[in-house]
Amino acid sequence: MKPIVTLTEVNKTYHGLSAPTKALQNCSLKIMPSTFSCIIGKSGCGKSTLLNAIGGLIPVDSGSILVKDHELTKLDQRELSRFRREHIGFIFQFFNLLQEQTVMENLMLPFDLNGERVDQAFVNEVIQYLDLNKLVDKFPFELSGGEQQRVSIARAVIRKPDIILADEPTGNLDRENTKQVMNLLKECQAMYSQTIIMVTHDIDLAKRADALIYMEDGQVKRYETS
Ligand SMILES: Nc1ncnc2c1ncn2[C@@H]1O[C@H](COP(=O)(O)OP(=O)(O)OP(=O)(O)O)[C@@H](O)[C@H]1O
Repeated sequence: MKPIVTLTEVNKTYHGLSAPTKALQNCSLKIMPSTFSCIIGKSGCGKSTLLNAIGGLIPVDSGSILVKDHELTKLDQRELSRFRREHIGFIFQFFNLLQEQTVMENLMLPFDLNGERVDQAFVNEVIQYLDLNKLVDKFPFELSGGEQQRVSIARAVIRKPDIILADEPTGNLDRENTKQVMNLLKECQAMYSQTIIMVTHDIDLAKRADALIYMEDGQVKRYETS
């Protein structure tokens, strides 16, 4: 079987206001389809940068990023946004919900943009699973941090993208909700063969994944499968 994600010698330096920061340094990685991988490592080691590079959200300086036969470094902005729409579901640390739209409108937005058919039964199942029934008519600013996070998780999974990229998706959640989210992601992997790539600081959660990606100084230092 071919990997769904292959990074080869990827470099990324941020040129901020102070000194440049090398966030990825000759970073190479392979991820197989339909697997659940967790990226772990110290704060600032490049985890979010790696995730954003795989999702085609940030340009890199050199190297190759092959995702589902798309060489992301060769795509222009329009092609990248199409690639993201068609293949990727993002769950961010900061929820990126549209504040002037209700929870249900936020959930339906990706379908509206793509003109896709809605699998209403699955949408209802996810709403049930994440305990969002009472929240669907509310606006994001009326919700707690944990509730907004659950909505953003629902929004990412209901389109059944090939790859779900999750950056600390349970960082704002209590133990019970964390368990629910992990179970849902695992169910998506099992039922819809989705590939899940998740950044977490929680080593106990990471141990539930199929593969552990240890990052240090912008590189994958160790890769373990369970
Ligand atoms: N937009 C940016 N401009 C300048 N420097 C940045 C930018 N984004 C990240 N960095 C720097 O790049 C390095 C890697 O950042 P990144 O967010 O990928 O780390 P991380 O491992 O996800 O950290 P954390 O666990 O704290 O979220 C850090 O030193 C960070 O300060």
